[in-house]
Amino acid sequence: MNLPVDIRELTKRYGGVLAVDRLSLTVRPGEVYGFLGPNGAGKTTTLRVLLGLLRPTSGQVRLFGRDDGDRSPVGALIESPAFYPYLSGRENLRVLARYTGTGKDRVETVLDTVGLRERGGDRYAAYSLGMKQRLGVAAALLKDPRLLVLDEPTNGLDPAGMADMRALIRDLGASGRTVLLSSHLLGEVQQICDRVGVVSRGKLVAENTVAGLRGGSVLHVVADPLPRAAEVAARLLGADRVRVRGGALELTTEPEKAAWLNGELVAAGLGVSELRVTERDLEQVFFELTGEGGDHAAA
Ligand SMILES: Nc1ncnc2c1ncn2[C@@H]1O[C@H](COP(=O)(O)OP(=O)(O)OP(=O)(O)O)[C@@H](O)[C@H]1O
Repeated sequence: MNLPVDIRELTKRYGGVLAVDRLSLTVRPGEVYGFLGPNGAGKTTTLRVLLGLLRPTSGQVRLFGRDDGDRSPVGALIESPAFYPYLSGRENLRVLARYTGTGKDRVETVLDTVGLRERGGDRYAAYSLGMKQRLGVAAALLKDPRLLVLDEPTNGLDPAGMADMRALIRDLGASGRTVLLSSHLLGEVQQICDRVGVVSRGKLVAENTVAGLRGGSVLHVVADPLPRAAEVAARLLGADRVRVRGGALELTTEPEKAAWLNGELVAAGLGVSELRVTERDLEQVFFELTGEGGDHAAA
């Protein structure tokens, strides 16, 4: 299988700054892949290397099985694209189409895809930020790329603009195109991505489906005395599965073990006043992986 993206052991230094540290990730055909991490984690640097805009310090990038630097199957929106403010959206795309040798008919197709056909004749300067971003996606789609790379596509958008962009990305994914998008917004990627790679301080710290990342359920236990209950739980489950948070124990384990655990805690002389199964909060997973809180804005 020729993977759209296969990054191996990528390292990028800017002088003394290690921006990307032996990062490996793969994007599979037809999936929407979320490249998630806090600001400064190394996402843009990785995408710039992938697009051939930056030279890596070491490591390898293969696109569709090739490492010869051919970026023809790739369309990207990586920085605010430079459009002419006094031209309409349609005219801007026509300029780009001419410049890239793309047929004029593609302009109408991509305007349609991003939902700007009606407003295609309006001046770019009059567009909302969300429309400007969508025009950027339209520009990236002109060449009908097999892989679309979007760097923080919802950055700065209001909630309605974010929702439009999410719907657009979902549609693009559903139509069979492979999409790689970066974001620091956890809520955003969990809504639209098939798989997620989490990057922290230049390293990929997890790569999984959203459900896999969340990793099942958590048993929430209130028992007295709590430190003793934590000891007993650690003996039963292993210390790495026990956390004390907000006056309760959070135990990473299967829901079926609830009754057994209750029995063991009571048998150890503890007073158990609450025991319930909760879904693991992805926010918390992100925090554990990166040491930083995600942003709730898009959740
Ligand atoms: N041209 C540069 N020169 C020096 N350091 C840089 C340069 N570009 C990025 N960095 C540093 O590299 C690290 C990774 O930056 P990068 O922009 O790739 O992160 P990011 O995850 O995309 O974050 P953001 O979303 O804030 O852009 C940061 O510490 C940043 O300060």
